[in-house]
Amino acid sequence: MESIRLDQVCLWRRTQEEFSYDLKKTLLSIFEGKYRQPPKKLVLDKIDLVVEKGEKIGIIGSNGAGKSTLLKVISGILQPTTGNVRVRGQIAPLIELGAGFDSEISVIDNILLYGVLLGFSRAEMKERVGSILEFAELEDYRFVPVKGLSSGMVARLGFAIATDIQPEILILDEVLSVGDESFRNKCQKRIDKFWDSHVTILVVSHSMDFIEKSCDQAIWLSKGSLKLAGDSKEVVKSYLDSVT
Ligand SMILES: Nc1ncnc2c1ncn2[C@@H]1O[C@H](COP(=O)(O)OP(=O)(O)OP(=O)(O)O)[C@@H](O)[C@H]1O
Repeated sequence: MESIRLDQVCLWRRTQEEFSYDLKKTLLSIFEGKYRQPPKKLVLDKIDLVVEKGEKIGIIGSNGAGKSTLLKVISGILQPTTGNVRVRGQIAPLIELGAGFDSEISVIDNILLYGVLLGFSRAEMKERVGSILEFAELEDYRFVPVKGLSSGMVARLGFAIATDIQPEILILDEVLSVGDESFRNKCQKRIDKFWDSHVTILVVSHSMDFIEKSCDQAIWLSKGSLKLAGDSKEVVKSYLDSVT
């Protein structure tokens, strides 16, 4: 059964998007008739991809190739400019952990809010608050606003919420670097359990060793295009041949 399908997905991004936007300067330049549209870059170029349920897919490619962007499009964090993305099943995007939190409100309220963002009902989330706090080791912080947590604690909370129920699709960006050593081991164990099950997994990594060992299939992205897809060992070999 199909888990993820991308048809001709393209994404253009403004190259200045990551820099702070200066409203005053922009308005002034419009007023003076000097305004120019910021340049845009094609970050994903006509991506076709079908992932079957339970497949473990590694995504490889050089810096800036579009790997993280592809994961964000599949997770619904970014909308493609053109093309279609279809995802079937509960998805746990373990990327930008905690990016959806409201720092002014309490840990408990954020658990409810974030869970709803991930597609769970409020009632369902209320039942899960206890196990999430326990896994994140944040029981003593339940009424503290998220701005009072350390960045590691925020990531722990994001991970605990996204993985509290076994997802059907797991999206991982690079080897997980959540929290301290002992928490990382705990996360790794939870992920290993998903790996042995029927969960569909998409993982970005620069470790070819890991991709070969852990993924059945791999896709190689190059400058936003899908260069090669297939058996992970073969894709890794072609990629390594091209860079050495
Ligand atoms: N917020 C953003 N706004 C505009 N362009 C962006 C933004 N984030 C990334 N890009 C651009 O999108 C392209 C793809 O970036 P992406 O982060 O997906 O690459 P990557 O393959 O994951 O790279 P890496 O291996 O370095 O993590 C790059 O050219 C990058 O400059």
